[in-house]
Amino acid sequence: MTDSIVRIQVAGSDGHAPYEVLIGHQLLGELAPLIGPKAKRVAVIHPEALEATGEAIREDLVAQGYEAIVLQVPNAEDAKSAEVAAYCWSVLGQTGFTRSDVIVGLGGGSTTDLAGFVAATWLRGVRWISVPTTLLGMVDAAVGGKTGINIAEGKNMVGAFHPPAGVLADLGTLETLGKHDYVSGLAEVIKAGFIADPVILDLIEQDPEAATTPAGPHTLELIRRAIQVKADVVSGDLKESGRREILNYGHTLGHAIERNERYKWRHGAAISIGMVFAAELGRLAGRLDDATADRHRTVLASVGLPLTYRADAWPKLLDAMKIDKKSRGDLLRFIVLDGLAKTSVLEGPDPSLLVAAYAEVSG
Ligand SMILES: NC(=O)c1ccc[n+]([C@@H]2O[C@H](COP(=O)([O-])OP(=O)(O)OC[C@H]3O[C@@H](n4cnc5c(N)ncnc54)[C@H](O)[C@@H]3O)[C@@H](O)[C@H]2O)c1
Ligand SMILES: O=C(O)C(=O)C[C@@H](O)[C@H](O)[C@H](O)COP(=O)(O)O
Ligand SMILES: [Zn+2]
Repeated sequence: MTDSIVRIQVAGSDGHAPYEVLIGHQLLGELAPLIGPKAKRVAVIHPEALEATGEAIREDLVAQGYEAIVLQVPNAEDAKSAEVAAYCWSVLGQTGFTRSDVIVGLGGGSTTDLAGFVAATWLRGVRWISVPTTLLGMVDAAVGGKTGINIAEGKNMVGAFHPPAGVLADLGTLETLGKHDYVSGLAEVIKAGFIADPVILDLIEQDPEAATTPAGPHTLELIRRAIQVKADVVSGDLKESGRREILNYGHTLGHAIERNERYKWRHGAAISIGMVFAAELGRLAGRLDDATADRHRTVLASVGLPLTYRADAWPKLLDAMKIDKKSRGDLLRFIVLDGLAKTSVLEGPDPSLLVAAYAEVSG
């Protein structure tokens, strides 16, 4: 069965062209038109888990006349390293990859962040296409052009703004995704609900169990709404000079937890705890009402996302938060809510406020 394709526009800015996010089924046929006739070579970067899909795409591209290769990289965050990026650069060099050639990032957010970064850095920037295969990748990572890798000192510390030429969110790919990974993606969907589109929260609250599988009745609408939030925000502020910071809701503590876990946790799980922390900060700062703060816990817990983290980790987390990208000099900055879908920035909060908010998260 072929159903219709939903198209969401992302505006161009800073010299980057506009592009579309396509949501639907069986989108492979959309890939070649995006690659275009100028490319001779295509490199499909995919994680170990998607070896068969990567190979199928390579064969399809070869049949269409491209010199297509696959680059298999480790699963999950292990792909987001300088070593893996260097491996990709070597293969591109050996293949004679030129500025008119194209990279395809096939996988979850870890793979598309890496593939986009390789595309941003190879020959100072080549065209790339994002083919997200996780919920989180579709609703967040594949859209917006933030690319990068992790280092021991911090999450996504090395990267570039390099938007894709297009995003193909093929819902069929979600069928092989494990439940834990699907639920992790719901953290970013819920984030989009709190910062901009509360209908997302209503839809999940109607039947949280159904929301935890791609077979749920609202899957397409949840994905479409979350992508729309992301597209609207990044369309106006690609390089995060202002409004784009709202997409970092929950990420200041979340990224610190990921670093503390040496990038073995799923991003969405850490961001879930980070959002509870941000909600408590908002509440304790006298900005956020109790009902909206409490709603964070209920909706996140209802889909099985974590709410708490170890109390003894606080000194290390605080250290990690100091090099968050929103920090300016010694000033810590957090995205908080003044109400549902009313974001604001909390700058340089009193240390006692941070400790009190963390006490709520660490039980
Ligand atoms: N660039 C951005 O704007 C942005 C936004 C949000 C998150 N991110 C990044 O995204 C990353 C998290 O991405 P994620 O949650 O998609 O996880 P992930 O990419 O780490 O993938 C999780 C696991 O699922 C496997 N997998 C992927 N697709 C599959 C499929 N269809 N079937 C079976 N297995 C599959 C992967 O191989 C991996 O083992 C983090 O590094 C985060 O920092 C980036
Ligand atoms: O697109 C953005 O901007 C975001 O902040 C989206 C986040 O969900 C995402 O995790 C992003 O990679 C975080 O970026 P960082 O700049 O804090 O590393
Ligand atoms: Zn995120």
